[in-house]
Amino acid sequence: TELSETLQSQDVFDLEYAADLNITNDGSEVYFIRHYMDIHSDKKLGNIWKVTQNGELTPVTTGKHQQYGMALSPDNKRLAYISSESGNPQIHMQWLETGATGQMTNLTTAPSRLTWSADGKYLAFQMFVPEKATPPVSLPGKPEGAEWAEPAIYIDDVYYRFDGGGYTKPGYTQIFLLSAQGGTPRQLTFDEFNNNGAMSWSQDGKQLYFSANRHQNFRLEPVNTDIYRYELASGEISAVTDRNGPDNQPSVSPDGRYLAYLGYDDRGTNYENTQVYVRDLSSGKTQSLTADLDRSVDSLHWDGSSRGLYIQYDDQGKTRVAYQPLKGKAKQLTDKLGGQSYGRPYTSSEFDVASDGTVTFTYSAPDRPADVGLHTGGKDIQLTHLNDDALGHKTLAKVEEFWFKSSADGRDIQGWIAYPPGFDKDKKYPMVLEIHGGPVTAYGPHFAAEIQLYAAAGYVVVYINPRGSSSYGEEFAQTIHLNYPSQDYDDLMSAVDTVIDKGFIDERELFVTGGSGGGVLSAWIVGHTDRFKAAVVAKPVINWYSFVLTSDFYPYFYKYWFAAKPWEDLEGYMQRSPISYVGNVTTPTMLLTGEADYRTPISESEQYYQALKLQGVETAMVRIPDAPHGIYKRPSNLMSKVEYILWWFEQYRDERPVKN
Ligand SMILES: CC(=O)N[C@@H](C)C(=O)N[C@@H](C)C(=O)O
Repeated sequence: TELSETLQSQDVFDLEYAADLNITNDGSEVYFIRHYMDIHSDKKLGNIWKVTQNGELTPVTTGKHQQYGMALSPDNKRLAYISSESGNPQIHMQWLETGATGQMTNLTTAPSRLTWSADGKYLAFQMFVPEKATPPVSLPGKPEGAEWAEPAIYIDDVYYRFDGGGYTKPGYTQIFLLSAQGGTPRQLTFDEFNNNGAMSWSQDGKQLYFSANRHQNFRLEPVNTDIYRYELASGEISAVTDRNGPDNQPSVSPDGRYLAYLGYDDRGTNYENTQVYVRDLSSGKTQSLTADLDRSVDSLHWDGSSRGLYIQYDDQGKTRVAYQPLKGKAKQLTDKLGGQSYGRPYTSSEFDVASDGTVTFTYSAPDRPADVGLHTGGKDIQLTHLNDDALGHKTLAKVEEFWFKSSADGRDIQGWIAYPPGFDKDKKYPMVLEIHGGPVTAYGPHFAAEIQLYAAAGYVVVYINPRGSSSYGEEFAQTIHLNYPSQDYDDLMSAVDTVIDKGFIDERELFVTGGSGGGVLSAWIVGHTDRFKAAVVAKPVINWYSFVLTSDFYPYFYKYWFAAKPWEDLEGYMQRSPISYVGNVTTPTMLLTGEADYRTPISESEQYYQALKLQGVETAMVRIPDAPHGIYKRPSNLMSKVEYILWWFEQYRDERPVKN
């Protein structure tokens, strides 16, 4: 990469970030995957590294591979992980005292969720078991050696393609058991359900708890997972929870008395707070520990004494870890988590806890992707500086929080401004409004290559969490239930007005972009105002009717985002669809979507492109071959996205910026 003062799009190949954090019982060392971008394969790869409390870094594995799914054994002497170094994903093990490494399996499909038994003798894992596909029709008359077209594909499952995974094959995910000494894995489950949720062993190793959706109608009840108990001796499976709503992430306490898990009662809305439940395994008595916390808990880890849990949740764009005792009030530990969503500034992070309460977490800063952090003795310490070599000599955008009132109803809304390097408040700058998707997700003060690159190109970048975002509680997220888009539009316009009022924006130079739900809102914006000079609508939903009938997760979308099926409420669907307002659009608007996006299929973008053409509005369409919804996942696709967006905006600038 060419040396430069500001971030350039090709610098995304130099980014690294930490994931899969595993802390040793005594808190002295953290094993993690050090992800890097391989410029030849244009893919994210990663090896295992170790960092000590003093920040000393050593490699544990090496090679041009993607290693992931790491699990440190309970005695901390072995590290199990998944790697494709032999050609396809297999379970590997490293004996940490000697450095000896071995491939433990020869599986035919990819393993996942490696879970140690408490005595370290077994690993439970999951794997997809394909079923034989027998097409109902086979063509007669094909002569020996003839080269006919590929056979027709017959589909009859509800879920026939998944974004990022492609077209599905028939079969189910099953649970397996592998001796920690290696050998042949034993299949534990065989039924026609996807036994694919998190797992946790009972302390005596006689039972394995797992979450799954094992309801007969599971395909059309997509969030109704429960916790199940598998008896190793008999193979019997029994339900531990049984309510309408998700129950996930079972975790048996170190003393074996309790089962903690996450879940909520499904009330059919777009959002409910996910709570932490603890069940006394002998009495069956279950209580929520976080009924009063108006936030969604994303993950949990037991305290070594079984007296409470460390919990992670998003709060006002940041991610916190708190200690929640079984009785009493939670204690806040740190709010510095984040940094794993390096394309756009979504909250995205993880943590782990040692027996002595030392917490490791992905350390977030607006100018760096995730590092390894430690919370100990009441302090946060940044243990790694994975990107100082690539970014340390660059001037990056400073990111500043601001709050403002929405013109819709005076509601307080949070946002951030990313200032271009060398910013001078006495000058006037063009503005990019960048809008997040979800819609129930949250942006925050986290590193984002896209935001940084727009700022490096000279734009003041504004991003906010409009109503409907997560991390502000249930009421805020539910304001858009059956009501999206709506006043979130006013929130966005009020953000633009607030930043203009600060005096450093050239009001004639306003640009807007956003992806997915942010694509919905940017298309909504150009249908409702002409104040923006140009727009890029990325991977949008343009027509809710067609989206619900083409998106991969359609049994969820029609049920939780609408009051009825499309044909039962045509008016409601169309009233909320950006396509209905295309007749108002005058803003030059480019579409940008991955051709393999099965979440918001490219047919949504095509509709808008063709409609804009019919309207005579300046438009263009950028199609990213093979890219799924997560366009940023291949570094060159992230580069294409940013370069095309900047190029489109530059066509409409009065004063073209000088490229450095
Ligand atoms: C739930 C979901 O997949 N929503 C998409 C329409 C979406 O908005 N995704 C966001 C998170 C994105 O930025 O891709």
